[in-house]
Amino acid sequence: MNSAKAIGVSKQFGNVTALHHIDLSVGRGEFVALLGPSGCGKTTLLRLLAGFETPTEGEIWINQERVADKTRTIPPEERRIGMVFQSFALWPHMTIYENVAFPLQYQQHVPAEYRENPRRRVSDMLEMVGLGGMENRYPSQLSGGQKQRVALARAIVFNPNLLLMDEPLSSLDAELRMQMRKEIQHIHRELGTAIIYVTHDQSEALGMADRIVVMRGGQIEQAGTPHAIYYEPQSPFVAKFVGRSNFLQGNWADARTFLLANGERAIPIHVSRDCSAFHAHQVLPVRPDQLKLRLWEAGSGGVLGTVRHAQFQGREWLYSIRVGEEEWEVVTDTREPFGYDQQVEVEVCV
Ligand SMILES: Nc1ncnc2c1ncn2[C@@H]1O[C@H](COP(=O)(O)OP(=O)(O)OP(=O)(O)O)[C@@H](O)[C@H]1O
Repeated sequence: MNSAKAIGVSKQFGNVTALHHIDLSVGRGEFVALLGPSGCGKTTLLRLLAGFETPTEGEIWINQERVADKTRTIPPEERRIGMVFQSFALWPHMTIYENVAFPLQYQQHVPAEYRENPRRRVSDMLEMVGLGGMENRYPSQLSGGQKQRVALARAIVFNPNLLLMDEPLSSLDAELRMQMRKEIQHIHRELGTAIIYVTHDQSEALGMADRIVVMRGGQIEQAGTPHAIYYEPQSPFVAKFVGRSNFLQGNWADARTFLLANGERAIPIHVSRDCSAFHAHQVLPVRPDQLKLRLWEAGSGGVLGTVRHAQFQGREWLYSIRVGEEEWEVVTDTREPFGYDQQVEVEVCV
């Protein structure tokens, strides 16, 4: 069963193609992050799912019902979806209670018990987001984090099947963002509501989502679990955009063997995953945590590197290692740090 589905969806604004033939299916209770650089079409896709825009081509389905194609669009309040925006979008003249209770009046699919006893429902939702007892305050009397919690409570108060979130944490400071991530994960676990979460922050997507959809130029570049997106990028764009990547230079001998160019020698590296997207580029993408360092021993036959920079990061060290003409980034939790100019053997574990 799907909570939301886009089938062959395109969106044109004048001569700008914001989305080009998008196919996306979001399962029940699934947490999907739409990740991509500015202008790639994330918000446009969310607005189409919400019902604020009409597709130029294709169909949108929400909860097994076709809610939009190029000829007609069912309005947002009939789609049983909750929404949270970056700007909170609370009504300043209404109390917190009135803000949260509002969807119980205008949404079409509200369980009768919530309509009949809105006080109880609003109070439960405010408890859930850690704002119990704040019903009578006004938005201006709350901090940024508290306002976003109110926006969350308002989005879930009528028990939507799908929650759409557009950069909900980007106007909060770093500490609050971390706290709110936990809050959103908690709500997702408690309610089992499917979430589509727009962000350009890779750590939010990697940390919270069941599945990440990486977008670029109005198209889906790759979709997969956070682990697959991080360790099995299918294009140089994904390898660069999500996390950091070293691109090792060499030649592909066959589908699983990369010959690393190392001075006069070529060192074979056996690769356990599909890297066909990188064959034409003659590179091997390697995450900084997929490189291991040990002290260099003459005659080892391994890859020789020289430490150029070392930064202590708390639990781990971040190194820049010069290998031939290249500089590789390495993250390691070694307890005995390597010094500047020290010679090390670099092991590639992919
Ligand atoms: N109403 C509109 N009229 C004209 N062009 C638009 C409109 N809305 C979006 N666009 C264009 O469509 C493209 C996709 O925009 P969209 O806002 O979906 O990107 P985004 O990935 O959400 O970016 P950001 O992360 O900066 O919010 C951009 O080129 C944008 O300029």
